[in-house]
Amino acid sequence: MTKPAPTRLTIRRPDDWHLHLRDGAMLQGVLPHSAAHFGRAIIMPNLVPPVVTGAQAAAYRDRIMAALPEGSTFTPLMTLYLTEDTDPEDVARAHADGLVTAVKLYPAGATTNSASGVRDFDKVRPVLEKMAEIGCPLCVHGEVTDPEVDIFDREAVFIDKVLKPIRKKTPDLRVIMEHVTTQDAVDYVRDTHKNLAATITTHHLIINRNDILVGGIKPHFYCLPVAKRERHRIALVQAATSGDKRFFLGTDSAPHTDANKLQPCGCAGCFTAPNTMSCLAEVFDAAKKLGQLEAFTSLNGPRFYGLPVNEETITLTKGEPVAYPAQVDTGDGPVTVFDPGFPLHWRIEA
Ligand SMILES: NC(=O)N[C@@H](CC(=O)O)C(=O)O
Ligand SMILES: [Zn+2]
Ligand SMILES: [Zn+2]
Repeated sequence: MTKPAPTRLTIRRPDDWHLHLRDGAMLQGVLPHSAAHFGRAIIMPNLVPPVVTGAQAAAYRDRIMAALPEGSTFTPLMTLYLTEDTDPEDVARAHADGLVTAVKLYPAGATTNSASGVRDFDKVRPVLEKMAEIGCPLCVHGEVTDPEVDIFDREAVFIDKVLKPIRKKTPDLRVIMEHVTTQDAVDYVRDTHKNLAATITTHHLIINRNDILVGGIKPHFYCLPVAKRERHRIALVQAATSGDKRFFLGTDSAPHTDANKLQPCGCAGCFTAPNTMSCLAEVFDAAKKLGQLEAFTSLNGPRFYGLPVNEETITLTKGEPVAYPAQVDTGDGPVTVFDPGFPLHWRIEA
């Protein structure tokens, strides 16, 4: 006799290990959606201008705390945006003070607001060495920007051309490959036994490149790294649902106003904060791996970052399709919520 499928699941409160909250009116509009479900989040520093110094991170953290809904216990974990001018001592101080949890590496030009990122990776060697010494992890947007490299190959080429050399020169540096999208990245993480982990987004578990392009272009599915072939999506689902401690959730929820998404040169990013946990439960349920959801969303991340797991829990229940807003209104304009293309039956109890 087969056991009836579960319709109720209690897990430790999840964390989001890769989140864009932006600033100002956008921050105000989107933050409550992450704070409703998540205990902590790694806050991406790609503001304009970027969060480069400890002082800027402290000021940004204050703005986030001020925008939190009453009574929320959400904790932003701050990051610094690595530039060729970053001062290793400033990073060390901010990390020692507990102000900064990680440093983010953007190859210059790879993604939204990455113009101040790194061109010459040798220039950041002293910072990376200092980080290895003090145990401050590096989060990486893993795509090369070389115009000769096809956009669908940019992650795989980054692993060979940039990541492997960095990890060889600084083996003690703890690295998180952010938002992996390929079988290549999954294999690279699996073949490595120390100091390397990867975040996987909600949307990359759900969409492939056909979803972006077949039957008309879908700007709300356009994000970076761009979604790949179906075989890569399947590899991501296998990694996420495997229980392997090196893979954990980083939603990369990246709000842009519809005005900025829906134009001839639209912005990259999917806004998944409001329905991420329902989407993930659906994906894990379909894979018959609900039992691994907690590891992916709530256990593996803190373990890699060396932080305690959350003591609070959340309960998900399965029933009639969940209603979620098609758009979230912000003072900057409406932001469309990620539509997975199927009904979501798992709701998060209040
Ligand atoms: N993922 C995206 O498509 N966009 C992110 C940047 C990033 O995470 O690369 C953004 O800030 O909009
Ligand atoms: Zn990125
Ligand atoms: Zn991101």
